[in-house]
Amino acid sequence: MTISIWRYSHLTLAISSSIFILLATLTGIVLAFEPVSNQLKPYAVKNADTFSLSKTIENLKSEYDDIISIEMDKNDFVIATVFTNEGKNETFYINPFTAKKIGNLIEKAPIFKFATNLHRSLFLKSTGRAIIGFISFLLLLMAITGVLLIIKRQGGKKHFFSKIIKEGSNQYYHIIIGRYALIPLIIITISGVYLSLEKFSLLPSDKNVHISNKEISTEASKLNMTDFDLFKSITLNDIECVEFPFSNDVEDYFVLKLKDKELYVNQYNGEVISQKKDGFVTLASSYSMILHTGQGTIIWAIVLLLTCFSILFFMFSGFSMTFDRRKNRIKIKNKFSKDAAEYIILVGSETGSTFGFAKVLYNALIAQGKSVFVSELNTYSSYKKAAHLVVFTSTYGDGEAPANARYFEKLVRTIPQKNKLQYSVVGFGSLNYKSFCKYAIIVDALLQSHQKFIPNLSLRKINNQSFIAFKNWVDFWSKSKGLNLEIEKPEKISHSKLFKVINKSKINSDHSFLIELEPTQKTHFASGDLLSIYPKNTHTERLYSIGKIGNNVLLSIKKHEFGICSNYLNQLKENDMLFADIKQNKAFHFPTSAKEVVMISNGTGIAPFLGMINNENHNHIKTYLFWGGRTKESYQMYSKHIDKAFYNKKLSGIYLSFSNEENQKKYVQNALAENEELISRVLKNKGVIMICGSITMRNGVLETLENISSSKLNIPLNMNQIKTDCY
Ligand SMILES: Cc1cc2nc3c(=O)[nH]c(=O)nc-3n(C[C@H](O)[C@H](O)[C@H](O)COP(=O)(O)O)c2cc1C
Repeated sequence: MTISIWRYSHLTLAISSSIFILLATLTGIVLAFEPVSNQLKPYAVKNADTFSLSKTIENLKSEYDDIISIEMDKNDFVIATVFTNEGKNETFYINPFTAKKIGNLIEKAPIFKFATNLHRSLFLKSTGRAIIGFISFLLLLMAITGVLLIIKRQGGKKHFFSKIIKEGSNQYYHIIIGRYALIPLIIITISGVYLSLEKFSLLPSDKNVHISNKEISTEASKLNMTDFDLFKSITLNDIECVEFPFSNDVEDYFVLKLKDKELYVNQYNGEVISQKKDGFVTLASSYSMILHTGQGTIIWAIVLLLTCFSILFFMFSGFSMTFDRRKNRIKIKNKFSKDAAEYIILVGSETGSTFGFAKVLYNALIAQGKSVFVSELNTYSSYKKAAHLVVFTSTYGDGEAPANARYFEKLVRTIPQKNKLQYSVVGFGSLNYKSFCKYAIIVDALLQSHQKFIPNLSLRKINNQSFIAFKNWVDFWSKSKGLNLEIEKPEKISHSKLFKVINKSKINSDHSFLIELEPTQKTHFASGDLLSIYPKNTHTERLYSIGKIGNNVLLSIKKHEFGICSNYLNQLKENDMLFADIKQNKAFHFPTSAKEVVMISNGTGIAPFLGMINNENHNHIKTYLFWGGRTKESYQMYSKHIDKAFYNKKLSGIYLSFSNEENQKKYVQNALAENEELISRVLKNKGVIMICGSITMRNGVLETLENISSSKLNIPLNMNQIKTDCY
């Protein structure tokens, strides 16, 4: 069963019951304070629970005219109902050691009365009780589907408690809190359902009956009740209630309600006349009440209170996630039918974002007058005129197919294809998962083994929906098809912000330059975010990794001979203005809690790190920078920022590698291998390694890190410690 089935069940249950759950939870929060406030009242007497019943009776007898009942309530307060010496019938809390009254019975506060009525029956009597019972059941089902959802997304039962990969705060805390709140939530819902069934007499009745021990002795000799062995041996902790006989008639007896049974006791000699053990149904009712209300235990009442708060958070975060998912869903209206199109784009997506990339390619092809058809992998079919197939697919669970691609493999094997199609597969995944883009790998292998599909470009894996990496692939792909595709600006980007050029360096021997831009309005961003630029008169977006210097944006740009954007930026002068937009890239922000950080980059990939070491390393986390360039001269441009960080003790080491210096040719990978002690220590101490620059460099670096981890630490590289932003 796939993740989406559980998600839909979970969501449907949530939507269908949300209003009632909200009411029950809010009133539950109020009611959780009742046992807490009761327990805080000063009627508990130290060690009263170990005091014998016999002594309690003796004390009461000396203080009052007659005793009607003694009760130990859920808060462990002792309640006595007596006739006072003035002949009044009164009920109050007593101190059993002195039998003195210590307070009047607590009256339920109006707020608790109101909340109880709303919580139990919505002020709708039996109908309301039935609704609430049913909602409790739905909440139980939600907890169960939630567990199944976590198991699925974590890739199996044994990973239930493994580290959760943070895709967003709502999703992350929904799962983290869900794991903590699970047990209390199940207890609350089961006990709630049980109490409702009890109210509607839908539970089997207790079969246990009173079993009489002996005939009632009518012998005249009468013992004093305080001398009864039974009363001497029973403590207040054992009893729930003792009812005294109404008359002196020997047939009238004491009724002792204990924790697990009821006894009738002869009022003349203290013998047990008959007893009834509580059956399962009675015990379960009593425990359900305690567990559902938290009566008598502050700690459990607080657990219930926190669980209610977590339900509120589940509602908020759950609906926010659904809302975001829907927002991401992109509809593509096909201009051509599947049999009329030359280009087929098939998409595998769980939460919709991959469709955004498909739409960008679709629009670019349509703009060039091509016939294109886009659909989901699950709708794979035969295509009469198609010559090119592009598959964009994400990966879910533990390397599984996304929801709309489940049947693709089967369809490819069963549906005959008339034409031969050139195909390319692009995987959208995340390096945080150990099966990076695994489903794309499966699809690529499947198509490779199929006679009707001819490979065009090799599989491309894209991490974290990197638009730069995607753009890069589109350039390759369009060249391979003899096209010159212009990727149109994605719909969601608005180019509303104006930036002023503050500084621009000269071009260095690597054909790179630094440019510093000042936002003209208040703008929130961090190093590692991306600046999206559309050069004048083009629809082509360029994304650059930002280094934040003060409140300014620092970019490191490589000027390409025919690069539209790099040439556009290069011709800008101080005080020139340009429109651009900031795209958050939280996955590549400087870690705030790591012990040590290693930054690895080549070429212009250094830009975000220049910002991080100066602007974001507030806690002086030990940070080491590895950088690879062509020559020593290429480094000069960055040295000012590096020196400043060293001076402020925000950088602990720099390791430079030059690929074009005579006699000392070196790449960043070599520098990493030379410093394997440092790297293995950082990996071992749960440090973070950040990589920014070219994909070729990233691949080489990951291979070196993998080698260091397995040779020095005897464990595979933990991808959760790696953050990348490569293109
Ligand atoms: C629960 C979950 C499991 C994931 N599992 C993997 C995985 O095993 N391998 C991978 O490369 N990416 C994995 N990802 C990342 C997604 O594939 C990636 O974010 C993708 O861009 C989402 O595209 P979509 O919104 O079109 O589904 C997972 C994401 C989530 C939320």
